[in-house]
Amino acid sequence: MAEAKQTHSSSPDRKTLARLGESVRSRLARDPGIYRVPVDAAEIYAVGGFLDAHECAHVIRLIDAVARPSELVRDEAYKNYRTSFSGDVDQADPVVKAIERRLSDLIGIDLSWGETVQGQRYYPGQEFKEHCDWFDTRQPYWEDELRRGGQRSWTAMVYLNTVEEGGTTDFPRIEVSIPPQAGALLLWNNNLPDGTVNWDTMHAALPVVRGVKYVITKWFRGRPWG
Ligand SMILES: O=C(O)CCC(=O)C(=O)O
Ligand SMILES: [Fe+2]
Repeated sequence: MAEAKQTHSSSPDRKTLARLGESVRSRLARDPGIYRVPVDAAEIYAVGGFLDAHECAHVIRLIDAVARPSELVRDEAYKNYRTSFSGDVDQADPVVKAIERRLSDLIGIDLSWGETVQGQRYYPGQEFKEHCDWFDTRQPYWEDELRRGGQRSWTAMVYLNTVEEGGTTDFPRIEVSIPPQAGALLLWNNNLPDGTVNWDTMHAALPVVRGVKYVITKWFRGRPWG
């Protein structure tokens, strides 16, 4: 992911992404239960207690049932980038469905714009190195992604447990470090207000030192996904 500015012309969903940024931003601003991480360069929000203890325990069991070594199939060069185990959790599960519904109501984006909910498990030493969730439109994979929903707009991630040590989600460019807290939702806009990609959303899951870390993630697109 060598850095070179992506141009406006390479962001075909720019206008939609800008609109989506604005609609979610104003919706979240009206909700007193939502905390905006105090940085200007990126829009990052946190919501404590988004899931209760039962939901967390249940989804952890679903992840254990499907977790396999993560593959970053898109790019061989990034093979050791993501050493966690991951998998798509059972999408028909009623608890998963209820969580997705709650998320969609919170941010006001239709669920059909979101990718399948993915679960991840990190054991000590496992990590996901620095990356941005938005797609690099210069890469070969982009042609497929363009057809199936286009650029990623918002990332929603829920920590399912509190990790004994390590496993923070760090945004190094803006010096933000989020410690996993059971049931907390972390949300961020992968784009700038003008709808172009935001490099300052670069983030990493630091290695777990003690304990295990479980998260679920749902990535929303600029258009209906699939
Ligand atoms: O596990 C984390 O803290 C971050 C995960 C992440 O960045 C991702 O799945 O895209
Ligand atoms: Fe990520």
